[in-house]
Amino acid sequence: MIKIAPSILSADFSNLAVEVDKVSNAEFLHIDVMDGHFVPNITMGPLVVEAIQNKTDNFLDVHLMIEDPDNYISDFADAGAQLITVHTEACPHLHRTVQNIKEQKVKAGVALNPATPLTVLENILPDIDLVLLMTVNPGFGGQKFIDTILFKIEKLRNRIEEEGLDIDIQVDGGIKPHNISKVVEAGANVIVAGSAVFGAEDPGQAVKDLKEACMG
Ligand SMILES: O=C(CO)[C@H](O)[C@H](O)COP(=O)(O)O
Ligand SMILES: [Fe+2]
Repeated sequence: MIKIAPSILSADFSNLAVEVDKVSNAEFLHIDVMDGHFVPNITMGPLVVEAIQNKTDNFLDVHLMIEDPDNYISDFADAGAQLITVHTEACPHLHRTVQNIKEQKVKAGVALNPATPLTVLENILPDIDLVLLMTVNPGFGGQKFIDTILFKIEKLRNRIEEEGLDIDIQVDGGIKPHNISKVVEAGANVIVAGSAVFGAEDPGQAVKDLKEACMG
């Protein structure tokens, strides 16, 4: 089953409770945390997760684009995160970081920037619940989808199947109704969409449109 993860990065921050309610027909809610170091932008922290966690029944998916994520994992888990995804590029001790996430009894995800090869997953794949393949360089919403990542998605899906693992492949960045079927066909099953959802006049309808467009 394909799961849609609207990213609140493109929502109206002055009206967040109303905005998240509009996408209750999606499965996930994607929260982009940026620190101005790992990526050039600064967004939100655990306080925002805590503020919205009782305003939605969507699965709370926290994408940490920060340096030293270990320092904040328990804060995000306590705030209500159900999945915490860290960037491999920010984690010199990735195995330890994944164990830290799991100790908090939340799902563990690992994100890869577009230029990061799948080989970094070699010794961590069986320990994680989700791989996030970035389809833009992280830092901003509304960027253009990098379509050379399609082959990377396909390669990872084959590898997961070959090893008989149960791991979600999430894609993030530039996903719209016109390209969602390509990422789904390549093997992604959790689809982040920010501007395509919250940039639309009716975000709930935009979620429906994305689901319909998955069929190709
Ligand atoms: O992690 C992100 C950026 O770093 C965002 O989740 C992503 O860009 C979503 O926005 P859009 O769908 O508008 O590209
Ligand atoms: Fe994201």
